[in-house]
Amino acid sequence: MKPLYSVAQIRDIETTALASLPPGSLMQRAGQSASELAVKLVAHRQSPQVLVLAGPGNNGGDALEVAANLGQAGIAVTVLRLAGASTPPDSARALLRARAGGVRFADALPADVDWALVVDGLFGIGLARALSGAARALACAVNEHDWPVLALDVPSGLDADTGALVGPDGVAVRAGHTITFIGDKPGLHTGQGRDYAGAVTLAGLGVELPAQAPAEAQLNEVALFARYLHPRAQNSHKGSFGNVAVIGGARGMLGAPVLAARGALLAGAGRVFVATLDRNPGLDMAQPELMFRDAAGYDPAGSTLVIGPGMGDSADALRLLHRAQGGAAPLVLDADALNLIAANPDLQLQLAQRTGATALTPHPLEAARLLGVTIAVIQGDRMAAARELAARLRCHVVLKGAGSVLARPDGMVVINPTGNPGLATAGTGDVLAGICGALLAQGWPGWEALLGAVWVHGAAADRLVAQGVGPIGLTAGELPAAARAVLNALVLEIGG
Ligand SMILES: NC(=O)C1=CN([C@@H]2O[C@H](COP(=O)(O)OP(=O)(O)OC[C@H]3O[C@@H](n4cnc5c(N)ncnc54)[C@H](OP(=O)(O)O)[C@@H]3O)[C@@H](O)[C@H]2O)[C@@H](O)CC1
Ligand SMILES: Nc1ncnc2c1ncn2[C@@H]1O[C@H](COP(=O)(O)OP(=O)(O)O)[C@@H](O)[C@H]1O
Ligand SMILES: [K+]
Repeated sequence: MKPLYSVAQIRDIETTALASLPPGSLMQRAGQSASELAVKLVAHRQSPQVLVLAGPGNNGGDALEVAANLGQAGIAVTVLRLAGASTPPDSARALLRARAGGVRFADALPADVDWALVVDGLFGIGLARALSGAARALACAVNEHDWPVLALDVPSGLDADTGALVGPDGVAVRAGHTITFIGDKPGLHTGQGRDYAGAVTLAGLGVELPAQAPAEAQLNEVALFARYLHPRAQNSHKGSFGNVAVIGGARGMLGAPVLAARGALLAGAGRVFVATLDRNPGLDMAQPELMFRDAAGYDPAGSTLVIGPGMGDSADALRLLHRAQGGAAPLVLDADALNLIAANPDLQLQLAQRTGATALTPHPLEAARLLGVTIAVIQGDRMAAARELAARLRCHVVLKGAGSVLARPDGMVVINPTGNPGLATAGTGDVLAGICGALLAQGWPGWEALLGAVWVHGAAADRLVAQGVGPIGLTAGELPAAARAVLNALVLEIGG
């Protein structure tokens, strides 16, 4: 398990740990781990010069420990310190250490130095308000250059709980690496956190994490759905892997259900149907395995349903959605289905009373409509939004976008680490809905199907980027084959 802890939880854990340790020892361990990483990050440079930004609190103390260690190692270190009204005791000790050896202190950002590394120790989990004044100016100055940045605990200015920048018009230090202490934090993995934290390293500092208290959330990983990655029995047939029916495709929007259907087919569904609201095209020449039907008279009995891609908001769409929600078949609700649900309290009620597996796959705008708030509110706390939707509608939810957030009605939250901005192009969400439908059709339970689909979909995009297909110009149509490769590799690795 890769747990993610809220700031409040980290504070509790820290308090317990500090009580049984000599003063300053956690800060020294933080400084030790961070300086080891810093040394690695500058190892390729000759005579590297390192700038250490030290804030007024204990995050600044960590930074001063790093400065002292690097100075001792013979690396040229300059500290720029933003002192507060008072200095906490551990940080005061670290300041004495840094002053005692080999570290230069500057009053302002030295001009014309090409820093091999900037260590950001302005603010960590104690950030209380938006960066302003000197801290804001420093963050902006660092972000304007392409110096490598190592953030201590949390990039300064980022909310470790939510992954949003703190304050209206907020600014944060943009780091390539973040070394985070004691426990990993959700804000480093979703929303703006992914861009600002960069690669995250966890330094536990030898602190025991509470086995009994559940973490706020966890990162998605293969272990969470591995038990459903079976090798196929020799004696299987197409009926063994379920049917998926994709319902959607109003006028001009036929591509959306076709992309979902291709996603479902290549993620292993035995048979895939596309029931269209607009004229039935009869055939997808590029994927002739798909079977087309008219949505109006179509009976999807026996199929897992993916409903919504390109469906529009017509009376027919509403009727089809109502019928789908009324049945017991596993259901993936995407795109226009979500907009119809947002606009119809009856559908919300019906949804909350369903017993079959139900996955909701909103992007932030769809989530905003469903909750009756703005996108800014959703993105301001993505975990809270996903949790609220799952609880209200009693469904499994994935709030999509960088660091997709999955939530269950019981409050469990998982953040997905796979995927990249190559996915920020039309139709990739349709493919995700199709993959999810395929896993459900193959008998995966609702929650694991959503975890698996989101992980595989992101990993497919990562695989394409590694092959040079994207992020620029990656297309949704390329994802199904890549998802197929990822799934088969996983089955070989785990199930085989
Ligand atoms: N305790 C330990 O042993 C360990 C702690 N650890 C480390 O400590 C970090 C937490 O330390 P922390 O609690 O001191 O908070 P920190 O992030 O330094 O910020 C608070 C200071 O900033 C100030 N301030 C806040 N916002 C501001 C703003 N916008 N603009 C200006 N000022 C602002 C605030 O002042 P005030 O709000 O009172 O004005 C206060 O002075 C944690 O992330 C980890 O790195 C690790 O070493 C493990 C061991
Ligand atoms: N920057 C990003 N990083 C990672 N994943 C992303 C990013 N942007 C979009 N995605 C993913 O791409 C998909 C887009 O879905 P959606 O917005 O519904 O698109 P569409 O409706 O065009 O199919 C989602 O799975 C989302 O999580
Ligand atoms: K920091």
